[in-house]
Amino acid sequence: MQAIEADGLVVRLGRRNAVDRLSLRLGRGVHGLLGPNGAGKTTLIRTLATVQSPTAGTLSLLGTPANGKLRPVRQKLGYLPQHFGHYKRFKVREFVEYLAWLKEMPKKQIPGAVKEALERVGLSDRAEDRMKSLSGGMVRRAGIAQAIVNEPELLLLDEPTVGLDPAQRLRFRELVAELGQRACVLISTHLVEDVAAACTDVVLMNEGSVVFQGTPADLATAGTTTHVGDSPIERGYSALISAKSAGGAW
Ligand SMILES: Nc1ncnc2c1ncn2[C@@H]1O[C@H](COP(=O)(O)OP(=O)(O)OP(=O)(O)O)[C@@H](O)[C@H]1O
Repeated sequence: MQAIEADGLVVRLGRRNAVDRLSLRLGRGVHGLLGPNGAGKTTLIRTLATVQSPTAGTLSLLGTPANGKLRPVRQKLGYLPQHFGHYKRFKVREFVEYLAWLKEMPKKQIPGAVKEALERVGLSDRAEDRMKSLSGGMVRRAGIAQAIVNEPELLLLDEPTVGLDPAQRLRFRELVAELGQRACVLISTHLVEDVAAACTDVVLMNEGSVVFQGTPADLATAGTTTHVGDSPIERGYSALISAKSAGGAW
């Protein structure tokens, strides 16, 4: 059993299939999700986070069908949305505690788990500060803390490194490498360097489906010097997306 098993998955939003007959299998490890604007990355992650229902196809998460009983799956999930709301008056500790409670963690485990999650994202010294007093990068780190507080088996991170400074991005890469040893971690990003440095595997999406899955090194070999990009992996990305987006137009 893989953590994520999708076959012919369709997610319709309005008049579009944001996810369009997508098939994907992912197990333990750190997987990077790349693709141009509008490729369907956020919609896929929302669907895997059980926030959005599939329209057609089959999806199984941690061995449970996505149209089955989701409560046990949600307890083992960690999800950092691209934009996440929080009560600004919550202290950082309270924010992470609240999410741990929503995930139905045993009450006794919550204080220790919150302390550890805040340590892992380097926010222990801000635990008693209010969310509204944090910088943008710190809010994102608090978001990562709530995503990992329950030691998830499936961790979904939508653009987690936006707003992180270079030192924090390095720390983030170490953290996901640790987490990927026992969990399936899927990270959506536009930062190709993050994928090259942090991910064991790359999934490239375009127009709602997977156009490539392989190692960062495999992706790099898909490009040539004629393709757009500052690094081999960026040129590989451009080569695979090229027909639609490498024409130079927006
Ligand atoms: N609520 C919605 N209603 C209708 N269409 C939507 C909705 N949300 C997204 N879409 C459409 O679904 C497609 C996929 O969008 P999605 O946000 O999943 O892409 P993305 O790969 O995450 O893009 P980005 O890199 O810009 O964040 C786009 O065509 C988008 O316009």
